[in-house]
Order: sequence, then structure tokens, then C-alpha cells
Amino acid sequence: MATQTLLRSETLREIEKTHAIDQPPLMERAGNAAAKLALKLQAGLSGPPLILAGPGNNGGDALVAARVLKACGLDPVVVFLGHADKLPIDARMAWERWSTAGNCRSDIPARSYGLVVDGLFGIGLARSLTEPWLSLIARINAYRGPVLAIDCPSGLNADTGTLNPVAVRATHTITFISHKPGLLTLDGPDHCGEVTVADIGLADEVNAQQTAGFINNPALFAASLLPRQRNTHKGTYGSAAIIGGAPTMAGAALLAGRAALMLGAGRVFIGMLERIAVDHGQPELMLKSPAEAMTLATAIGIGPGLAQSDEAANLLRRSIETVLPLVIDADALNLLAAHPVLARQIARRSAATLLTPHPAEAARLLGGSVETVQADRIASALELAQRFHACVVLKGCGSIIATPEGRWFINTTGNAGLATAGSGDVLTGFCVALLAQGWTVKAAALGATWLHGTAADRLVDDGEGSIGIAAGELIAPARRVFNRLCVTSA
Ligand SMILES: NC(=O)C1=CN([C@@H]2O[C@H](COP(=O)(O)OP(=O)(O)OC[C@H]3O[C@@H](n4cnc5c(N)ncnc54)[C@H](O)[C@@H]3O)[C@@H](O)[C@H]2O)[C@@H](O)CC1
Ligand SMILES: Nc1ncnc2c1ncn2[C@@H]1O[C@H](COP(=O)(O)OP(=O)(O)O)[C@@H](O)[C@H]1O
Ligand SMILES: [K+]
Repeated sequence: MATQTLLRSETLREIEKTHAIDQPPLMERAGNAAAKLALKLQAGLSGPPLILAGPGNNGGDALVAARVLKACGLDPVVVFLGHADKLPIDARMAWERWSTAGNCRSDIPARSYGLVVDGLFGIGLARSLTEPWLSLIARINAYRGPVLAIDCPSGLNADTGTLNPVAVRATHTITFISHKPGLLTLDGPDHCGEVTVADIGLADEVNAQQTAGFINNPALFAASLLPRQRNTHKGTYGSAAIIGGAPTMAGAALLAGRAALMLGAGRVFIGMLERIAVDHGQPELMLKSPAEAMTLATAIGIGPGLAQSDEAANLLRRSIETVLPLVIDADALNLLAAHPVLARQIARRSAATLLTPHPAEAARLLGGSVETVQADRIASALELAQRFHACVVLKGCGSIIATPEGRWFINTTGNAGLATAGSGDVLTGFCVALLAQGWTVKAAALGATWLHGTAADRLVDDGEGSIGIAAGELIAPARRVFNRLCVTSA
């Protein structure tokens, strides 16, 4: 599978500048690519396409597309909502060329339409939308037929996935030059529909970018996907310790332990604060005191059901002091936020550390609000990674994986079925299992996140979700997909 590059608008603008005088012009290429897809989507629909063109270059793309559709024998209704004399130069040219082919209207004629094309705003959306745009977007969103967004759904921030304050809900999006992070995280996936990337001839330029992010996929952790050698034993696959499970929260630690077991850790120890003798549903798990579990481990995950007692804080300190790969989740993250001394110790660890906060935990760690974290999830994840010198998975729709070296990735597997108590505990177990088996922390973060989401997608494919997935149900499909990956990549 090819790894897809993600660029933010600052970089896209630089690329556009470098290619400003290319022939054919970028806007012609973009408009043509949009028209080609529009033709496909319009096929068989009874009304004409309705094309909405805004006041900038996004509108220019739409006007080029209108001209191409007309040349192909369609009769698009074009609504232009800008001032021709204020258009940027390329868009002005597109407006002039369209004007020789057809009319621009300033309102939407009442009639039935086929495809609606949203060319209102792209990456130039600069502030929160007001009227008349809000009513227009509400009207588009009330339409039940196909909606094709040009470059990104208008109102969506293509860098961050935030809404300003609403966006077009497209059934399809065609985005230019490269894929864009805001289409894949936070509110992006709910607004883009099916995304097509048209590189408009700039693929080499995109591949050369140093600040790029990537969509997570198995090619990124392929070097770790190895089938088992025959002459091995349980020690070969490491000893995972899960530290947590305070009274009333034993289940969180057990879930993480079961997940670690089934993703291949050779031995799994649960260092439970709540002392129970055995997990009757999974007797393979070895239930120990937290101190003993830590002593026996080759990789530690701390946090699931840990609570925030003094004992918990002490266990976190001891975990940080080990020279073992360490996953920090849930209440262990909250303890970190409350104890700056521990936070400083993390940055000095010689072994790998992986933090797996959800947005509220990330906000506590950064000393800000959830809104600030979510306003730019990539920046928040990178900030945490740098501050703690740790790998970070910032969870949620389109989880962000960030490394202390400044690399970032978006995970696109998974669905809202994961929004259920315990699914984070399962992710922690997956991460610890991969670390116990000797994966690098970056590979473990990418691999565990990808498998966790893919497991949820498999359950949906099988009709078992997205509603009502129980977190423990993620473990078996993740194991199946993992085994298949290890065999096929050999
Ligand atoms: N520049 C280029 O070379 C290319 C640009 N392309 C297209 O151009 C788009 C970017 O074009 P622009 O930079 O002109 O930006 P947009 O067309 O996305 O929007 C900018 C226009 O919207 C107005 N605006 C911004 N926020 C507003 C708000 N909240 N309320 C009302 N008006 C608002 C601005 O004043 C400006 O007129 C891309 O998304 C893509 O569709 C493509 O054609 C590829 C090549
Ligand atoms: N809407 C969603 N789409 C995709 N993934 C989601 C969604 N909601 C939650 N998740 C994933 O589910 C997991 C939830 O973790 P967390 O919030 O820590 O849950 P818990 O503490 O209950 O175990 C994370 O991996 C997160 O990325
Ligand atoms: K748009």
C-alpha cells in the first residue's frame, strides 16, 4: 500500500507559488480533475448540475469545472457569489472564460438538480463564516442528492478539521496537490464523504516536502511484521506488565492484559491494585502485585483503572524509573499532569515512552482546555511529544501519532464504534504487546493504532457495529488481522 502524504496549507501555498506560471495553469488542472469526477457523479441524474462558486480561487476551480462540463454537453446552473473585479487573477480568467460559455446567477433558481458542486471556499477560508454563507451551507446540507466539494468542504479547516462554525456535508471531495490533514481528523471525516486526491502533476514536489505528515498504514511498520521462527519460546516474545486495576476498576487492567496476550506478548502479568486471584475469563493472565509485575516485565503499560492514589503515583514514579519501554495511559496521564516532577522525569528516560491521551488528558498535560487541544490536534500532539520527549497517540476521530523528532501521522482506520468504555484500555494492551515483542516505539504506536481501528472496521463489516461494540470484542479481529499481516509481509 502506498503511503499517502499530508500537507498543511502553508506548504501547499509554497508549492502553488513555485508553480504559479506552469502550463497548463494549476487552476485549469484542478478544474478539469473536478469536472471529470463531476461527470461520473452526474451520470444518470435527471436535473442539471448546480455549481456554487465563491469569491476566491476555490470559486475559480468551480468555474473551470463548469466550462468543462458545458463542453461535455451538460448545462450546469452556475451561481457565483463573489465580485468578478475582486477575483484573484487565475479565478478572474476562469470567470471570463465561463462568461463566454454561459451565465452566472447570484441566487439559486428553484428547480431540481443533479449533482451539487461546492466551490465556495477552500484552503483560503480565513475566519468564521457569517451570512449569507451560513444559510447557503444549510441549504446545501438539506439537499439529499450527491454533493461534490472542491478541495475541501466549505467551512472546514483543511489543516485542523475544525468547523468555522459549520461546513458543507459532502458525499464526495476532490482535493488537490496532496491529501490534507483536516479532511481526516476531528470533523473532517463527517463532512468529506469519499475523498479523491488529484495531484495535478505535482507528485514529485509533494514527495520532496520535509514537513509532511502521512496517513498511517502497514507499510510504515512493515519492518516489524515478522512471522514467528519455529525455534522460539515464550521468553522470545517478551513479558508485558499492565499496572492498574484499582478497586472498582479491575476490568480496565484485565482488558488491557487480554489485549496484550492476544497480540502476542509471551507472558502477561497484571499488577493489580485490587487484589484478585484469577481472571476466570482469561486464566492465562498472571495476576501479581504491581511491584512484582514490574520486576518481571520487559515492557510496561501503566494507567488502565489505576486511579490517582498515592500508591498509584508511587507506582508511576517507579515505572518511569525503569529502563523498560513504557506506555502511559488514562489515570497515569492525569497523575503526570498533577506531578510536574514526574513529567520532567519522563523527558529524561533512556528507554522509550509512549503517551496515549484522549483530548481531555492531553489538555491536562498541556495545562490548557480541550478546545485548545482540538483546535489543532497535530500541533497539540507534536507539542506533547516534544515536551515529554515521547511518542504520542492523541486519540479520537483521526488519531494523531507524533514523534519527538517532529514526525506526525494520522490514523484513518476505526469508527465511532470505538467510542465505548474500555477501548482505550485495549489500545494500551496492544501497544505494550508490540513493545514487549521488540518493536520500536514509533512502530508500536503506528501498528497498535492501525490494528485497533481495523478491528473496529472488521466488526462493522460483519454487522457487529458500529453501534454496541464492546471493547473486548476488538481483540479477536485485531489478532486475526495481525496474523495475516505478519504472514503476508514475510
Ligand atoms: N492558487 C493556486 O494556484 C491554486 C488554488 N487552487 C484552489 O484555490 C483554493 C484557495 O484559493 P484562495 O486562496 O483564493 O482561497 P478560497 O477560494 O478558499 O477563499 C478565499 C476567498 O474567500 C474569502 N473569505 C475567506 N474567509 C471568508 C469568510 N469567513 N467569509 C467570507 N469570505 C471569506 C476571502 O476574502 C477570499 O476572497 C484552493 O482551496 C483550491 O481550491 C487550485 O486551483 C489549485 C491551484
Ligand atoms: N468516533 C471515533 N472514531 C474513531 N475512533 C474513536 C472514536 N471515539 C473513540 N475512538 C477511539 O477509541 C479509543 C478510546 O479511548 P479512551 O477515550 O481512552 O477510552 P477508555 O478510557 O474508555 O478506554 C481511542 O483509541 C480513540 O481513538
Ligand atoms: K469547497
